[in-house]
Amino acid sequence: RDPKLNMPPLVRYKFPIIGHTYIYLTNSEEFLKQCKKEYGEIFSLYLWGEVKTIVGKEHLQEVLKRDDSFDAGIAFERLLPLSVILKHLAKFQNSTKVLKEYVMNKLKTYTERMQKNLNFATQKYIGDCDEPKIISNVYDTMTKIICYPIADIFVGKELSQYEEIINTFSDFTIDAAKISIIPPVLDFIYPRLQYYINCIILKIYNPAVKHQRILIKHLKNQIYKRLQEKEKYGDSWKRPADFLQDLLEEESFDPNNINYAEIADKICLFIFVSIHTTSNSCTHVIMDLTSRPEYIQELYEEQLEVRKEADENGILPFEALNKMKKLDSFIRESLRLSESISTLPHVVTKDYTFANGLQVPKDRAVHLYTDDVYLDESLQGPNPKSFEPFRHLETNASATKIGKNFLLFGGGKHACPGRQLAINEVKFFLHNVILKYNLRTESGKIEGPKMIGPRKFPSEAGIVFEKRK
Ligand code: HEM
Repeated sequence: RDPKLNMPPLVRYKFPIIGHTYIYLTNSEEFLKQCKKEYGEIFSLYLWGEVKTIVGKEHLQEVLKRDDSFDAGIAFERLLPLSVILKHLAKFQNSTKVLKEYVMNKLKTYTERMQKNLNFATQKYIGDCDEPKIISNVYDTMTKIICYPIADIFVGKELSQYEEIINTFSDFTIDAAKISIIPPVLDFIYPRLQYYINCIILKIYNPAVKHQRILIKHLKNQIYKRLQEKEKYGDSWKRPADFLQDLLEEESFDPNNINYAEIADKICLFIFVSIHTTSNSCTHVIMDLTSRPEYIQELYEEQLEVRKEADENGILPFEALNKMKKLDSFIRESLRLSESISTLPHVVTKDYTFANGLQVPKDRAVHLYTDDVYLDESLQGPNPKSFEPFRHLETNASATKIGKNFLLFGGGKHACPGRQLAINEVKFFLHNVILKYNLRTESGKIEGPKMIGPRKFPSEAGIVFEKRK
């Protein structure tokens, strides 16, 4: 303990070495509530052999906004050594700028392809359902469906037709993150020992490497083909509109010295940040929707109205997304209540003094106490714990709106730059699903998220899909 700093109080614990780890893993909801009551806005716990600080609603925006003192990337790297998995990425410092410029600013132009891909994949993985069809572990199906539009946007129409490419998009994140499933038990022996061992393991065996190889193989053919066609057809060549083509048109791109591994790693990074997050969120929403059939009729009527804007192929214009107001509010509510109890760790990069005078030292991991935000009446409105799907209609807060009462996409300068893409996908997907199927849970009960420690995961319970008559 640094005697010069006015550190947050360390919550009392009974068992040396284990500290608070066991109770945090088994009853984080009640435990954190009690800690906050007894110790105040910011307190520290002894978890996995290390002191970590939990920051309540009063100060967590400081963590998100003061990026000169808090870094989410370093904290993430300690959980999963992405720099070892994607080792050609050292020079990709401008990934957010690139994403905004190449993808987010062009979302409108991707509207039609996004819907065509989602509708195609929904048909492929869910189908007509003339007879009731039960799908368990919807997350797996959702991941496949979400991959189609994202693969199309990132590597183009032609490559996204390959089953192998779709499998890479759907499996890369799970394979890359496999190592982080190991609980960091070695940290009880020495701080961050687990991280160093994981780095060594990944250098010897990296389960994601097969996906990088698949991408490189296809990228070689595709880039060769594009360069050839461009040369052959000149100005009359129809330029493919996708992220890959934008990369090939960068000033620094040298057709005589192509670094395929680097291009593959850039794509893998975006697969990593986009597929699991979007599929996970979409699964939470569809589980909530299916669990609460009493709201489906109202949402169905809204989507029927929205459908009037579709063209002869059933494709909606970009602007139709703004008309899905009730669906948007439902999504926000579902995502609000599916966030983990505490989340978004950041590492302190230089000693920091919070507005209340408490100080955290450099290198300390701080976690945001999310539940403190989501269960607060002044931030969420009455009955913050209850699922009220249309509560956000009154406040006019869309599902992508970040702020003091919604942390899913982080905040400040580093707030998720891909959130509009993710929510658009969820909305277009659900528009189609609500119009196409009757939905119910197999159990007939509400299937809420599954808790593992302080984290919430979508339920694996079955959903019954049946064609609307
Ligand atoms: C529902 C889906 C998604 C969720 C819940 C999500 C959540 C997050 C969160 C919590 C952060 C960290 C924010 C912070 O540090 O304050 C983040 C960052 C990021 N996300 Fe997302 N995200 C989602 C979808 C996407 C998609 C679809 C993309 C890209 C296509 C994307 C790209 C990124 C990038 C590049 C960053 C790093 C930003 C930076 O460090 O400046 N995300 N996301």
